[in-house]
Amino acid sequence: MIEIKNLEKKYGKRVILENISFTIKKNEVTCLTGMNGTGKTTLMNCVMGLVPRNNGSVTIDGENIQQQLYEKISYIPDSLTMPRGMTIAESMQFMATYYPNWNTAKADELLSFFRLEPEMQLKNLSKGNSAKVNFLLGLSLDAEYYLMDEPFSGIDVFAREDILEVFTSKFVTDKGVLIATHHMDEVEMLLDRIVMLRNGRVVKDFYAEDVRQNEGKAIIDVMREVYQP
Ligand SMILES: Nc1ncnc2c1ncn2[C@@H]1O[C@H](COP(=O)(O)OP(=O)(O)OP(=O)(O)O)[C@@H](O)[C@H]1O
Repeated sequence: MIEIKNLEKKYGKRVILENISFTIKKNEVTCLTGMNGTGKTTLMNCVMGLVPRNNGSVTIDGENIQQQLYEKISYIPDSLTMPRGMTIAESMQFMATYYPNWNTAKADELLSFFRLEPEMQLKNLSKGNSAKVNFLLGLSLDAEYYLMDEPFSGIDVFAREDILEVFTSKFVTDKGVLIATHHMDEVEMLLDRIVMLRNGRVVKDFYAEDVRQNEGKAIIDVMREVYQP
């Protein structure tokens, strides 16, 4: 379990995240949601150590997160970060060279799962295929947790369907998944748990099934209550 406790992040004097606490558990898909600019990406970057936090702790299975433990997490950013002159095969080779936990067999399986050709050049990919390659590169790292930033932004419905299939496949079995998005409609059916951010704070943290069963509400209804009171 990844545990985030009392995390605080400021840019200059501006407080972006305040007293953030929640957990990311194995075998669960958790959604971190909130309107644009509420701090979702900043929070993921703080968890990954890509930007320093001002306060609070991040632990994995009780241990403070540090260099080696980062191997347990794969961060899938909102777009491909590989040089555009590469082919898909070269980007995979790059990852294999750079990351000891790269899983070649899994990468090859994902390549055919997404019906991608290894010789395709990244600069010529459609947005949907680019998102699939981004997914392929992140998911092919053998990790215990996958953190994904806006995995479906700007892609068409068919590419989205292909990527959604990953979430019900063996590729994420037993893993802890965190999806940051403000497009709740695109991921609602996948989610076990929802953490809602507003003005840099966690305002709700609940299981989807609980609100459906106990309150007879859809997640979008809860979002309306929180974000359009
Ligand atoms: N490097 C930075 N320096 C100063 N302010 C920043 C920096 N990065 C982000 N911010 C500010 O922090 C706030 C949170 O940004 P962040 O990108 O984390 O939000 P988000 O919830 O991911 O937004 P979106 O849904 O639009 O991607 C914004 O007001 C943004 O302007």
